[in-house]
Amino acid sequence: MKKATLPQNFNLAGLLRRQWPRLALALLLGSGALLAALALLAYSGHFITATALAGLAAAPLFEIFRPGAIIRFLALARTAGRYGERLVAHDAVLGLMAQLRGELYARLARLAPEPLGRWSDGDLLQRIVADVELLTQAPLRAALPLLGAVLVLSLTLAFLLLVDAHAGLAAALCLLTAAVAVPAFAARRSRRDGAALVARYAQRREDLVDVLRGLTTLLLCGAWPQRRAQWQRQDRAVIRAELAQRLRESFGISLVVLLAGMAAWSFLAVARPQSTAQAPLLAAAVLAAVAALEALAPVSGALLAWGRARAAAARIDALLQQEPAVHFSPASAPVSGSHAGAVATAPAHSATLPAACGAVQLRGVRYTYPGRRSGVIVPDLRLPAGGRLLVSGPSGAGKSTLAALLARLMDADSGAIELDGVDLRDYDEASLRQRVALQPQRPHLFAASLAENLRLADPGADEARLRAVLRAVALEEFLAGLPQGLDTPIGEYGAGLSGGEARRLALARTLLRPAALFVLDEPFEGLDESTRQQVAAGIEGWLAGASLVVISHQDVALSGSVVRLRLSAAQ
Ligand SMILES: Nc1ncnc2c1ncn2[C@@H]1O[C@H](COP(=O)(O)OP(=O)(O)OP(=O)(O)O)[C@@H](O)[C@H]1O
Repeated sequence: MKKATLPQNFNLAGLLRRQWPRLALALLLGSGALLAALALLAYSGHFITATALAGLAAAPLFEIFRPGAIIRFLALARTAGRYGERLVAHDAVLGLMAQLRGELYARLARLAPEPLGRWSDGDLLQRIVADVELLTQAPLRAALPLLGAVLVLSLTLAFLLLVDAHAGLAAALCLLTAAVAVPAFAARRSRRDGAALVARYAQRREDLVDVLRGLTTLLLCGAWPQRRAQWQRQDRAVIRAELAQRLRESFGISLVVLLAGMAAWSFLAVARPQSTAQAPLLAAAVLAAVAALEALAPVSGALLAWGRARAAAARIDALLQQEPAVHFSPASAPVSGSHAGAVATAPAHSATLPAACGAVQLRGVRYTYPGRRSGVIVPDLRLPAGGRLLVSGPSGAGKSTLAALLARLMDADSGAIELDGVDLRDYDEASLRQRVALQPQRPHLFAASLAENLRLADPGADEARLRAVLRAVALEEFLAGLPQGLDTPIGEYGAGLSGGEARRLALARTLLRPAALFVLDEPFEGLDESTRQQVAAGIEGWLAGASLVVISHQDVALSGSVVRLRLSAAQ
């Protein structure tokens, strides 16, 4: 089994390390742009002051070409650096996003159907889309601005102290307050506020998906006005929280602007130039203090972004901490089988096992859902290869649970289920999926054409095979009435089809699986008597030789020796 590459507890530092070469380059380019901006302003101040002094002294010769070239170079370097930084940083972030999402999908696939089913669609969507976005943008929105600010501040302070130690100290006091005290205020709240805002986003999306799914129900129940009002209240709360964060960020930026101005003034006030010749250097220092603003202003926002990214990371981590309901064996078990043509790529079977595929044995099987007191108990039974098992019982007796156990969507708490003499737990996933086909009680249809939905089960099926399987489930006439035939698009959940048609289309898809054991949960639900008999005969003809488990509330006439299993209410 391929080892998941995403660490169980990934952290932001770990995340940054993944893209470090590109992030380091982005930092280099971004810092270069900041330093060029700083040098541009400082050097311009130096140049203008020197020109003024030369004018006052009526100096006959004054070099303007070199300073002009330096100023042009700094202006270009600043633009190019900023452009390069954006390009490289966005590339790193998008790469990170693709990498993280890919790994996330791989991990999530292991969590279906449980425990993933316990999470709402809206919540999952928020974690996979928005939280991943918040998290992967942390390098761009938080790490790079913070590192750039540290670099620029250090160089500015060193320059100011070199020009004039006393004045440099006075300016440093203001700049350090701008760089440390103001962001510290933001940081103190960033974690708590970030977590609260991310939780609000999640709740809003969860409710949105829920409302969209249940809109018709809300309208029919007359509950839409209350739900809409609740939704609007929630939206307003999110906007208020966002506004509060923005205001704090703006307040932080205003303070930084004020403090940078104070740094410049205090430098000017304290500086004691030895001679007029020092004036250009002093002008450069004063403007450098002002220019440091460009690097310091984004610090508060970066810390808030860091807080949101941490909260998003914790939410993604909580999802990844979930344990899959089933761990598959990494190696293929020795499986027997020669069920004619049913398992196209069946591994060579052991001579000690029965010749045909699809024999099932249940021994002492019991399953209790987490949080439930009573469990499902399945009587022991043996179904020979190619046999028929008809499962019935009152609602809630555990029929669908048995179907899920047979397809190993979860493991029994006790007892064993064997397929062709091998415990289900000893099959690797591919082998098991190849041998057992399950039609769940509520099958999913995708927003795609009929053919695309069918070919999910058998990508190589040609049109004749698709038509044949639709004939087996009594959908031939329905197909003949569609101008676009197999290319007819259907909506999600089978929108555009009747309940019975959608169910039969999903059934046809299940029948296309090249399996040895077919477990069909309520395949006849919603069908009239004559269609039911037609579909039952179609299934039997299609699956000749394969083992068949049919869960049905209605009595169905199945040919051959039929094992009947009646489950009693969960205990
Ligand atoms: N995901 C779940 N989490 C917790 N309990 C569950 C879950 N799924 C089913 N149950 C419970 O397990 C019991 C058996 O459910 P199951 O769906 O297997 O019954 P069933 O016989 O198929 O019912 P029906 O004929 O109504 O479809 C029920 O009491 C049900 O409430």
